[in-house]
Amino acid sequence: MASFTIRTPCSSANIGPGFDVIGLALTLYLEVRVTIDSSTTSSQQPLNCRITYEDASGSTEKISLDPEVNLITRVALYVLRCNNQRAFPVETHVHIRNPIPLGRGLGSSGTAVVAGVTLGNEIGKLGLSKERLLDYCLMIERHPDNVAASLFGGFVGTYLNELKPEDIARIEIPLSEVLPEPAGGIDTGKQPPAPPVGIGHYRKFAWAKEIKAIAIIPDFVVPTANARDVLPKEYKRADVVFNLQRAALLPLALGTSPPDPDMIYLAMQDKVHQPYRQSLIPGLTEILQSMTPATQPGLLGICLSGAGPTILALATNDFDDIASRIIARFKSQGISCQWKLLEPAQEGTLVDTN
Ligand SMILES: Nc1ncnc2c1ncn2[C@@H]1O[C@H](COP(=O)(O)OP(=O)(O)OP(=O)(O)O)[C@@H](O)[C@H]1O
Ligand SMILES: N[C@@H](CCO)C(=O)O
Repeated sequence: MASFTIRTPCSSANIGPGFDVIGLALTLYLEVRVTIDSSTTSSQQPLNCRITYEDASGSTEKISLDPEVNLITRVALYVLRCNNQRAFPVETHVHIRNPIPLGRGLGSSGTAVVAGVTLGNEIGKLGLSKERLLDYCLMIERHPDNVAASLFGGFVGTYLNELKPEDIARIEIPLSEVLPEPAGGIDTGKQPPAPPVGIGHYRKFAWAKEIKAIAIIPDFVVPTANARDVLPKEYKRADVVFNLQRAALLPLALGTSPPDPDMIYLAMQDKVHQPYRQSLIPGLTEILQSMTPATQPGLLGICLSGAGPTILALATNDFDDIASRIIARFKSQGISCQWKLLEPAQEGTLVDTN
């Protein structure tokens, strides 16, 4: 019997001005425990895969246990089929333990995609490098900030290469062809398009050891697709320059020890996504403006985590106080929250052979 566990950290994207560019892996881990027991007689599971799911996040959304529908196994199948393998090995059991709240801005989908490509790589014994796995992730989640952080760990800046014309044609293939909708469990035998090589890249930035991340997680979902739909197609030059100035400062500000609260607070301001997302998150602007390092001891900076609704506050101390003040603001809007004190997850996705 073979078994292994994939451990993938969640992530917070953007960190203020770095929309679709900057990501931070955090110490809340999706675990995928896999056992393959080919010695038992086949129980004829669809695609040889039995899924069990353990929610440790408090989310109420039902996660599919069908291997062609569940995001993690569907992504693994995509990787396997690109590499001429049609199904999981006989008698594969995939147990998913998920403490990451779904649709809250902590990169649950990016984490699931990273775990899925890693699952495909392990189960198919493909030996693909993490850099190549990033290409696969980017065929599914088109912005690199969450997936690069969850795959490689730490505080990262990401970028996409300009593709050659033939590769643009390949990457613009509709998502439905990359992850074909299950057709009544019938495997058509069609090979999905493999990703072009070297789509996305990342660099790790330093992180000052004093800085911790407080995630205040409201009790409602904002699907990322909706939070992207409210963004404008075009921006004012002044707003773009505002963000570029701050994004250029942010890695230095968060990598300098001891941290300079005023520099960090300034470097976390944004005019590209947060102002537009307030229509989906009651009280967002007031919450982001409700405290500064001058008015709140321990606070360094505050932003929307990913597409929201989670608020990320970076701080060195007084974590309870900071969380309580933000939770009180949400409460005045009739919204309850949980909160977690997290740190950067420096190692990224790991596979342990049990
Ligand atoms: N562990 C998982 N197993 C299966 N599906 C998952 C898992 N985690 C997330 N998903 C899918 O991803 C969806 C959430 O994705 P969405 O992009 O809307 O939010 P998010 O990734 O949590 O937030 P953000 O991208 O802003 O950080 C869920 O509704 C679910 O369908
Ligand atoms: N950069 C993406 C992250 C989504 O998790 C966004 O803000 O839409």
